[in-house]
Amino acid sequence: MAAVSGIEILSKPVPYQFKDPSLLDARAYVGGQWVSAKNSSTCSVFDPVDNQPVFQVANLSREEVRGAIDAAQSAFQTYKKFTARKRKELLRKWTDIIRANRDDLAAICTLELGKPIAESLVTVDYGISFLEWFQGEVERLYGETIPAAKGDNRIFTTREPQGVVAAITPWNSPVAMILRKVGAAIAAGCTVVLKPAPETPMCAIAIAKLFERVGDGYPPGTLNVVTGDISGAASIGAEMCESIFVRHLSFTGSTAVGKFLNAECAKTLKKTSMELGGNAPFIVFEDADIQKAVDGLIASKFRSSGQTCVCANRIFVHRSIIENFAQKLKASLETTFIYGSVWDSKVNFGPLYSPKGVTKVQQHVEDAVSNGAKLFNGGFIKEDLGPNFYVPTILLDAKPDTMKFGSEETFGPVAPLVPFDTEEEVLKLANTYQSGLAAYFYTENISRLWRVAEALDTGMVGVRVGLISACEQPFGGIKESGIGREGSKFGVEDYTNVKSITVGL
Ligand SMILES: NC(=O)c1ccc[n+]([C@@H]2O[C@H](COP(=O)([O-])OP(=O)(O)OC[C@H]3O[C@@H](n4cnc5c(N)ncnc54)[C@H](O)[C@@H]3O)[C@@H](O)[C@H]2O)c1
Ligand SMILES: O=CCCC(=O)O
Repeated sequence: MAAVSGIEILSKPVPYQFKDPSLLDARAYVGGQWVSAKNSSTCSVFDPVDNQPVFQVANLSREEVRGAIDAAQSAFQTYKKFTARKRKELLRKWTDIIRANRDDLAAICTLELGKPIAESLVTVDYGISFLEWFQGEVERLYGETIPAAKGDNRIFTTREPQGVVAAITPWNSPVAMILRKVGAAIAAGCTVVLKPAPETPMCAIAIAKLFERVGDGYPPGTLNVVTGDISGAASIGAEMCESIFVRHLSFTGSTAVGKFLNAECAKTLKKTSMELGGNAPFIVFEDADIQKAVDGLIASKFRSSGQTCVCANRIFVHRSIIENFAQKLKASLETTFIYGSVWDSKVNFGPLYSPKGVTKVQQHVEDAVSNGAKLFNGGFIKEDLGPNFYVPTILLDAKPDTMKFGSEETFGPVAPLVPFDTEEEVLKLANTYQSGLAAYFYTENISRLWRVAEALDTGMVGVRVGLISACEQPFGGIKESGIGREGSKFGVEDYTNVKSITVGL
């Protein structure tokens, strides 16, 4: 039975008093009902601080996912008729309810992702900012009038919601990635079946609980959350890709899975949105303000312990300043981060999400060192804080062409510094790989600023900033980093079809 603290429904005590323990629910949300798996199967959620199981959620079968899609399709028949004003009002209610439960939602994020509580609050607020932005966009889904070549015709366009959206999200940002996607789809008038990452289903469930509290406004089945274990992802995905009711698959995750799902969706010709992996170059030119660049790199590289798709991964520093840059970076790292319990509000650096994340980081560091890079600081796990607590690390003499980090995201707090000599050389290096999500650079030269911003082959560029993410900014990649844009005005448009209506006079 749930206790006031929420502790009794978790498998171990946590140092946080939930204001509303009912947000911790083990069931999935289908057709407006809270459901367990029919065969009672469950799967564990692990605390990244100690790798211990902390909660169980329903492990749904493919047939149960089909039921959720049917519920979303049925809800769509009603919801698609709602006016934009009504959708906006409902969205506002949902936003207000989430805001009122911000602390508990952040605590759940800390519990299942190991994010320090202060960082979890920032990510919840970031998620809420999308819902606020979409409230404004709902009523701006304008159509156009088009001059017809045939004099007695008139042509108009309208934007219509696409239908059922299947949303698949990753573990690394379990509130914001969901609200950025699901909020936009619902704003546009679509209904949603959400499959959160098996590592972090608890935030998704809590978000659905808060959605339910909007009351009768939303038809049952407008938002569905289907949970399952890691091995069940493929069958949930197969149902989503093959269903003729799902008209749009919106995926955030790795490039490999995104490519696979995109190919599967081609069979029923669904629209897809693909927010995939990055391998961001971060360039510091010889004319940069070095301390500013160091601060920007810390923000970009070490946010979420290096576990975001837009984290800098390949750090190019002009040879003439690289030594100075490395010293300043090391000194700043020593004073920027406060380590300790993730429940302490002063702490601002947390563990990696799982042993799998640690293994990848260790492999990248070992590979770089065995191929000639030098460990300048870090390179170890802070065992007193837990098995996944990999400390901020700097590598010198790194070479992207021969070391793993060059072609794969490290997804951890490792900064490999690569020296370069000319602008032409560094642009070639930055644009070499197939990823094209974000890039960053620092210069004080105005013509170089425009030249390099235009030459970088990515969907997003940060110039003299290390943090680019914002609800109003079109977020997305090119090449193998994705298709489509989230957030901004494009984020909502993405879930609509343009219909043209030709009227004869
Ligand atoms: N571009 C962006 O906006 C963005 C944002 C966050 C994360 N990412 C990327 O996500 C990756 C990290 O997340 P991850 O490790 O969870 O990625 P992942 O691709 O392994 O998993 C993402 C989601 O896909 C699901 N999944 C896996 N195989 C599936 C299948 N066959 N069918 C259906 N669903 C399946 C997972 O269960 C999870 O929910 C990184 O590459 C990161 O760069 C991109
Ligand atoms: O990793 C995911 C993206 C986080 C962000 O929106 O900055």
